[in-house]
Amino acid sequence: MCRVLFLFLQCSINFMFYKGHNIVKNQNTDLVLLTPLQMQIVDKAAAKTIPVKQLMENAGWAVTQEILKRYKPCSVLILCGPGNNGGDGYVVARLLAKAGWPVCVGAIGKPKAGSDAEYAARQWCGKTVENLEAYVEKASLVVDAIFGAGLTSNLDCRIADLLRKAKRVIAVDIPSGIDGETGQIKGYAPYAELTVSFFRAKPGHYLLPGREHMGVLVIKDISILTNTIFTIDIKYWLNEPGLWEIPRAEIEDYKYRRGAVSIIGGSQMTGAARLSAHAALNMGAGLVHILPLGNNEIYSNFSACLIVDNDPLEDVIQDKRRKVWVCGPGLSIKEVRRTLPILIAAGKKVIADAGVFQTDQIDMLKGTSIITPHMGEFKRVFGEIIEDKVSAARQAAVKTGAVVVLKGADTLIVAPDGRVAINQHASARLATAGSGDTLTGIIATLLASGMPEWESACAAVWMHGEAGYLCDHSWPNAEMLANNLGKARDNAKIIKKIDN
Ligand SMILES: NC(=O)C1=CN([C@@H]2O[C@H](COP(=O)(O)OP(=O)(O)OC[C@H]3O[C@@H](n4cnc5c(N)ncnc54)[C@H](O)[C@@H]3O)[C@@H](O)[C@H]2O)[C@@H](O)CC1
Ligand SMILES: [K+]
Repeated sequence: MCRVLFLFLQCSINFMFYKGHNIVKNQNTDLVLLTPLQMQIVDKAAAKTIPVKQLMENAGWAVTQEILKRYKPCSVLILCGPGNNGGDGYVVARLLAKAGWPVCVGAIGKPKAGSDAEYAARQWCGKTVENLEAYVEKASLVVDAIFGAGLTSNLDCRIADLLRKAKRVIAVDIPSGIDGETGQIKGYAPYAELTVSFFRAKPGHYLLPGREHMGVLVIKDISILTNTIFTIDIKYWLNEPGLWEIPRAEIEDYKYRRGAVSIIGGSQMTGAARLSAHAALNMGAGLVHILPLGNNEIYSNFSACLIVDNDPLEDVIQDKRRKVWVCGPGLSIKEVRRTLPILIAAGKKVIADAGVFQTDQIDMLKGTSIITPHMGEFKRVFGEIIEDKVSAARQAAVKTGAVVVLKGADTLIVAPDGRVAINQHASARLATAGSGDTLTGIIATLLASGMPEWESACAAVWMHGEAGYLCDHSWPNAEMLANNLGKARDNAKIIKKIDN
């Protein structure tokens, strides 16, 4: 699924200047994700130049082409809802029947009189069936054109029961029952084999649990103009190269220009800081220091490339070239309390991880640049998720003033100004001890190279995933992940150097 969409995005890569509230230079608009509400605004704007009937025809045509490309003729039941999603379904029915496929329609609700969906329904001259339960079981393929991404309440039980009986489902826009903004399931949603959506994907296509229901996700152009996006305050992006730019090595580089990473090394759990350091070294940091809080010998024997500080933190922070610090991996809460306030007070850019999430003291995190909790750590600090995880991460970013990297299978990178990147470029290969410490080292390296906070975190999360994909077997440990980081960085499409 990931690769199909990624190829599509790569083919139509289109750099534009986005002039909305969140100005992102050279924003790749193909990576924009639209909320259902924003999609409605786009649809309305598009309707000023292209009649909705035509957009619906284009949408139905796009879905039909994807079906014809992937399946051999077979019996198809098209379930059509009352809105425009249903309208698309009627178009698919007509075009598939025209291609000679045995098609029948099951109408779930009636389109509003005079609506575009009603027009599409009237163009359907084939069989419309009543006994849907019987037909849904018999049909080789069921096209779910019941509801789109803007479902307002839970799916009706009868509709849910019907969809449960379908053997193979193709979803128009999104499987019915998935909230297009949050990816949450409203009552029930089928697992589609193929989902065809239009113009731009929605956050719910990539957020779990919704993502698991998409099957192969294809986003089709239906002739809506890209410039309709520029009037919208975009908040969501898919995390792929093009959303950020990675500095490349340049002739005038020297180690501090490339970026210095400093890591607080725990006195007891020494592995975590060493893994962060290993990642930073392999990621291309100009120099990497560990400041040990004890157990200096272990750190000194770790790598010839690593510099181990002998002076106390209070002295070391005076070095203005060492702007970026990692605090948390392998640290006890006592060690965090001893070091984090000093780093923040000195105005260092701090990436806070692991050990810093041992309490619910949000205030302790204020002044950090980036925090990287997994869901368990996030709940410990910020409490249970009340609405959805995006809203919760946004609130956490506002409260702390830090970029929040909420780690998981659909890692969110959330800026205090509300920008959200959703990462799908990762696999279960990353679920291994020390993988988080590796990520922290990658983020620190990019931040030290001069990238802004949110972009550093986005790029690091992508490269962490890429390092996992580059492993030649499915069970890498954190050191193996780090060994692939140089190649992962090359694969992230180097664009230009950002000056410190
Ligand atoms: N507007 C446009 O320009 C285009 C829209 N397209 C299609 O239009 C769809 C969006 O159309 P709509 O906005 O009409 O949305 P839907 O087709 O999802 O239909 C919404 C309708 O369902 C009702 N409804 C919502 N939740 C319900 C629930 N839980 N139980 C019962 N009824 C419920 C609403 O009251 C409304 O009548 C997209 O998914 C896409 O497939 C395409 O045709 C392309 C062009
Ligand atoms: K649908």
